[in-house]
Amino acid sequence: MATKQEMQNRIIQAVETVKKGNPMAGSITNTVTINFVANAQLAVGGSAAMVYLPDEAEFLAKAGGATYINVGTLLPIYEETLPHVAKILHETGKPWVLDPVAVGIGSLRTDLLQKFKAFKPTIIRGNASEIIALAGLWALDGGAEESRVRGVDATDSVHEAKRAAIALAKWTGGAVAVSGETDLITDGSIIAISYGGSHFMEKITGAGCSLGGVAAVYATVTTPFIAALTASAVYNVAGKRAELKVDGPGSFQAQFLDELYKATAEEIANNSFDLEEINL
Ligand SMILES: Nc1ncnc2c1ncn2[C@@H]1O[C@H](COP(=O)(O)OP(=O)(O)O)[C@@H](O)[C@H]1O
Ligand SMILES: Cc1ncsc1CCOP(=O)(O)O
Ligand SMILES: [Mg+2]
Repeated sequence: MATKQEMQNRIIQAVETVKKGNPMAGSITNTVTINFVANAQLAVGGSAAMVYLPDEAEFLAKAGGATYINVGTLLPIYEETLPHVAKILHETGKPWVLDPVAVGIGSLRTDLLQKFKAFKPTIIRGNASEIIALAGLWALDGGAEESRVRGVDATDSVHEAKRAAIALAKWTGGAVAVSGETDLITDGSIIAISYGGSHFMEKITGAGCSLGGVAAVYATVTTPFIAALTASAVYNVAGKRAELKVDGPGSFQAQFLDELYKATAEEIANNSFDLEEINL
């Protein structure tokens, strides 16, 4: 296992490479938080582009360093767009991040998320209930047959999603990031627990979606595990700092983007995290 110091060095390298290179990660994401996702990607130094149509998604998948797919608000065209682009990403070996928002609601969402199993998302990012439900849908260890997803919010703790996260990471060969009061990131052999953030992150919409978009930006320059860990760390740094300066969710959202922008590579690498080796 890499030492903590080695991981911190790789986080620094990833953050600096993104700030210098302005890499593009295209998104097919929900209509609720699409603007916030793009702003967060820009704040950390990436470049954003959002599309809906199959040919445009194919273009971005090929042109960008990574792609973000979020199933939050499905449109009929996604029945065509999403499997088409996920297949291309898988076949070309391009990194992609899946946010299985509200897994369990509706037949199209279930069908699309089922199809993604074969296309092995490089990073899966979701809250605890979504991670447990996706593992259940994919018939993997730690998954629940009956989804406890309630809309887009979690009803399970991050710790309860640990087995599901490990099983998903082992299946994809990539990384899984479970968000909550603390975040759990795993590649199936190591677990990192990342601390920080703010209770205000539960009071704005898009904290989770934009975290996925930012993970895609980092995935353009580093491994899935380091990309997911770096994204969680910058969110935890920015959330903690923004909370100190505001007194409500509206101003928190704006301050949070400022803190994402201001966080230095060293500050992100030094955000508190624990490491655990998985012995299964
Ligand atoms: N109570 C909390 N305290 C600190 N950080 C939080 C809290 N709730 C969520 N976060 C942070 O907000 C971001 C989004 O997580 P979460 O709210 O779990 O996702 P989602 O919006 O998909 O449900 C993550 O960076 C997570 O660490
Ligand atoms: C409220 C809502 N409804 C469908 S998608 C969406 C956004 C969810 O965003 P997040 O999971 O980041 O809070
Ligand atoms: Mg979410």
